[in-house]
Amino acid sequence: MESLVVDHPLVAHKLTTLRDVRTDSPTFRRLADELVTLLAYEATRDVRITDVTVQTPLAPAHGIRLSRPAPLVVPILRAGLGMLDGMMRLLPTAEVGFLGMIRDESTLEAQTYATRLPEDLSGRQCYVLDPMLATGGTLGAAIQFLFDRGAEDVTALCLLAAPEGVAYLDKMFQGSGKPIRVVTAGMDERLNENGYIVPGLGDAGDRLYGVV
Ligand SMILES: O=P(O)(O)OC[C@H]1O[C@H](OP(=O)(O)OP(=O)(O)O)[C@H](O)[C@@H]1O
Ligand SMILES: O=c1cc[nH]c(=O)[nH]1
Ligand SMILES: [Mg+2]
Repeated sequence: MESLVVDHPLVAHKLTTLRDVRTDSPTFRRLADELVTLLAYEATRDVRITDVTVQTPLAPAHGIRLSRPAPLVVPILRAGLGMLDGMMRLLPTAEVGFLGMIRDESTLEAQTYATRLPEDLSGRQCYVLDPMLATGGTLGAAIQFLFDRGAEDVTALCLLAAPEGVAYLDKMFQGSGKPIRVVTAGMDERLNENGYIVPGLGDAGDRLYGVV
């Protein structure tokens, strides 16, 4: 598995404000949206392309177009929804599938409560959106779900990741033979005893949409 921390002053600047406990929900939503667009620029570096020739007003020009079938973008509800618009801004022709998952805060086990995705993902490139890669249980289950439906490769976009989560995914998909990438704005120090990323930004879903 490949993991990439996007190293750019604009990313670091926005992430710092996102972490700040004084940042309110409207600002948090706007920053998450802007950040994912910056991450998407890196995360789509390997998007599949096809050579084409177009006619300019002067002459033929060689170029590329995104290949078909279109990539599938999969936000993990609830917090991943806060990343969808920012991703679709760069990949407007992508299709969108949904996975609803929640982590049981006492066992830290991920449970899936909703799925709305094509049955057959054979040959599809998938981009999973989830702001927090903590223990890795949620993202691991999501990636496995996509592979079970035939997905070819998976790139996950996360606002923050913990080393424990990256190690978990590494081990889980070792020898799977399928390409997996994690692209994140920051790799934090560790998880605390409650499975929260430290220093992190708190509960991403609550900060986006309110405490439930
Ligand atoms: O790596 P893990 O240890 O599995 O934790 C990360 C998951 O926890 C959060 O979701 P949460 O369960 O809070 O659901 P929500 O998005 O509805 O708030 C977060 O958005 C990730 O999906
Ligand atoms: O730090 C964390 C860990 C899991 N889920 C979150 O929203 N934040
Ligand atoms: Mg949450």
